[in-house]
Amino acid sequence: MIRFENVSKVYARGARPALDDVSVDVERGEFVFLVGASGSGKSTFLRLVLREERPTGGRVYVAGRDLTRLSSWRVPALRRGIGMVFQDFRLLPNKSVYENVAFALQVIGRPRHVIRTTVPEVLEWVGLDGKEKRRPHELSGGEQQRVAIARAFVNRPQILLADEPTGNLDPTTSLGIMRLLDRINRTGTTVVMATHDDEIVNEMRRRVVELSTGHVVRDEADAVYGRREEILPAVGPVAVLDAPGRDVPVRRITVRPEPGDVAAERASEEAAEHLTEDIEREPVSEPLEERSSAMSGAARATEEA
Ligand SMILES: Nc1ncnc2c1ncn2[C@@H]1O[C@H](COP(=O)(O)OP(=O)(O)OP(=O)(O)O)[C@@H](O)[C@H]1O
Repeated sequence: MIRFENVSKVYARGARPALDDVSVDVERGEFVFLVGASGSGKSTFLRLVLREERPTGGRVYVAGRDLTRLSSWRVPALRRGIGMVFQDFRLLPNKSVYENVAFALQVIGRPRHVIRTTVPEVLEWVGLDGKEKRRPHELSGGEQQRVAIARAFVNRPQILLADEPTGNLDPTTSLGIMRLLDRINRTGTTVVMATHDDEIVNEMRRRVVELSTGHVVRDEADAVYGRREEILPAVGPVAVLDAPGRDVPVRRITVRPEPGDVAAERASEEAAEHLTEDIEREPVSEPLEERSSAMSGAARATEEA
């Protein structure tokens, strides 16, 4: 769905590249977190997918189209297939919730009867039914982000790009937003989300592409926010190893044992085999339990469903 082939982006002559020889493939239907320090190139990556910027070197393909060769008049059609969500919501302040979402369909020429049926559907889907007439300032931050997501998704794009969508939200509200993005992903939409939110990344356990000064320094499936060797096994499914009968359903919990605690690491791996499929398919079904204190060994790294 998205392919970067040796992509570089230099904004100003002589400046350090914002992206430097980046090659990444995102498959249709994937959910990918883009992580990295401020200035590492995450937003540049997203802007290249939208053809808001052009690469200085290499090629960017979206849905099989080479964006470096795409004529300008085809760019609006490209963007119609991509929804975008931002940290600061970017809603139209003088329009109602309904009008904000309807506007996205009006500008691409959807007929009025389609708008009348589609907008209430999507607003209900994101949990905003009953709030259609409110203006953005009459909503909480989480609700405003739901409007922005409804607006980005109402046209059923193939790709949803999100730049720090939980950056202005508290942890509980962020989790609700992530559930929504997860549902959108389950409809088949490819999701790429730039974030600094380590809790969210650790809970979702999806692919993580880490950028550092414009380079991809990590590309890992089912990953956590930080590098594994630094926090191993910071997040993982953990079973009661000395319980009678190991095949109890186990929930995924967060553990932070001592660095290099090999026993806990082994416990985590072993427990993964006992996880029920349902639980594995439901990565954000409920807030995870934090166990930051004194988790030093396999025997104590326990949680039963
Ligand atoms: N329009 C621009 N003109 C010149 N330089 C830019 C421009 N946009 C970004 N840069 C530079 O490119 C580099 C990467 O910036 P980018 O915004 O992609 O990083 P980021 O990882 O998204 O950062 P943040 O997490 O702070 O949003 C930075 O050094 C930044 O200063």
